[in-house]
Amino acid sequence: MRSSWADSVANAEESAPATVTATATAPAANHQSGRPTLSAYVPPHLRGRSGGPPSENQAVPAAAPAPAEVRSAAVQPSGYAAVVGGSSRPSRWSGPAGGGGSSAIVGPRQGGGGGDSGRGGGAGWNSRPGWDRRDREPNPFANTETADVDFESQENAGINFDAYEDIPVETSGHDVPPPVNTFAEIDLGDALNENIRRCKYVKPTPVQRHAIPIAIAGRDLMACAQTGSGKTAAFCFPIISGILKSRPPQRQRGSRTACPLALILSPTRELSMQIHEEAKKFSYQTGVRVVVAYGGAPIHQQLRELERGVEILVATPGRLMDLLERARVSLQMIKYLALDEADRMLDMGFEPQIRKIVDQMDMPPRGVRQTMLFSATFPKEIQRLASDFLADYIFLAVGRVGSSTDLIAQRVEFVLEGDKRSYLMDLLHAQKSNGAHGKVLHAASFVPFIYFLVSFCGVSFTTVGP
Ligand SMILES: Nc1ncnc2c1ncn2[C@@H]1O[C@H](COP(=O)(O)OP(=O)(O)OP(=O)(O)O)[C@@H](O)[C@H]1O
Repeated sequence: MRSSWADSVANAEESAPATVTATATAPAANHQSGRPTLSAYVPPHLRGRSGGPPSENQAVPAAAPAPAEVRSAAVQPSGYAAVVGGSSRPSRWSGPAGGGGSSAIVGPRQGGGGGDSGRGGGAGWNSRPGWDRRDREPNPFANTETADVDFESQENAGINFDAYEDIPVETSGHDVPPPVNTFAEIDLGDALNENIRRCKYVKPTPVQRHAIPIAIAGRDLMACAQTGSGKTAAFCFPIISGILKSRPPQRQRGSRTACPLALILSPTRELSMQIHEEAKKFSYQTGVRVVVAYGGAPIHQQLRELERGVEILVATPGRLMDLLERARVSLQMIKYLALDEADRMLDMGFEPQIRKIVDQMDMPPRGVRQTMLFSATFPKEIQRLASDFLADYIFLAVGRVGSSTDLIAQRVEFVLEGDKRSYLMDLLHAQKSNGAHGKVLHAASFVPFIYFLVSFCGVSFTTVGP
């Protein structure tokens, strides 16, 4: 399970250590290349078990600017601020996702998990004529779902909603659809509602409360929200629901050119795999097939997956360009385009590919397709992208500039000079035994000293601020 933004607040409050200004943050920034490393081979009998892709440390993006600041055209740096978090759960950037990453490369058939759970499928395409039942879908909830589970009494612990109380949300644009307080208020369809229940999402996060009604209304969206705020569901739910509500297209099995209805672009292999894992849960037993394609993995397996049909394609820009140039993917049927972590994609130098994919291939133009752009920050380049890719869009900002500092719990404790070393050693060992690997301690006055200590303890460490 990934740690989330609000989760970090709660955990920080509970577990901020004493003596130093201590912050357990996401791991240090890792500037990934667009060509991640090859995934480890997983023998067939182990596929589908939990243990996702190899982790790569990654810092958490900074908070988004408020619209007012955006309008003043202030260029926000797209650096990644540290966010405190005492949780031992790995973040999207720091550890494996549930559900087995390597199966993401080869798709559902290898996902394991025991196939159909036997639970209802709602009104998905599974129940419609034309859905090929040979295409049996592994149960993405297999690791969490048991026959005896009382879903109603369970809640996804991924997000602590109490921490959301004071988070400012701003929208701008005309005719902004009102936010919702529950998923039930939105007409997402039975099949998707069933999967939301299986995910144990009891209520929407702030970005979901606002973004889902906007997207369901068919509006383009520019959303600034922090990592871990529930963005994946915010763009996946409207896409899946929209696909289900429209007439099911004739899926051409075995066609050399795949024609997805939705494209989700993300900067890295890890993010793509995690979106894929989440999207498979949301679309389980709906007949909506999600395929992922990213660089650094054999293209042939991905081609085979595409040939089996795809409604939602999750892809990194480089691999997608490759597939487009080989004419193995066509974007002519795209109705939904979502760009996740757009600022990271630009930081990683993907702007030319993104512009080519969106503007120079066969994708329907803005206004015809529906476009959702998600970014943690809103610098000039993102503003330009938004004005080029979006039509009559609504701007949504969840959180505000500098809000990441609100997530850092600070506690000062006076310790005798002679006790500092042992106190810090205790602190570091406590963190390590709690499984808080990859977390960061900050203590301006102790930095060189901590450096020395962590080299003993093997706890990863970075400094925050000057
Ligand atoms: N409404 C919800 N209720 C409970 N948990 C949720 C809800 N929405 C999302 N989550 C959980 O919160 C965690 C973070 O969500 P998600 O990964 O979608 O955030 P994100 O903003 O996309 O993060 P990132 O920036 O890393 O892409 C996940 O474990 C997810 O399952």
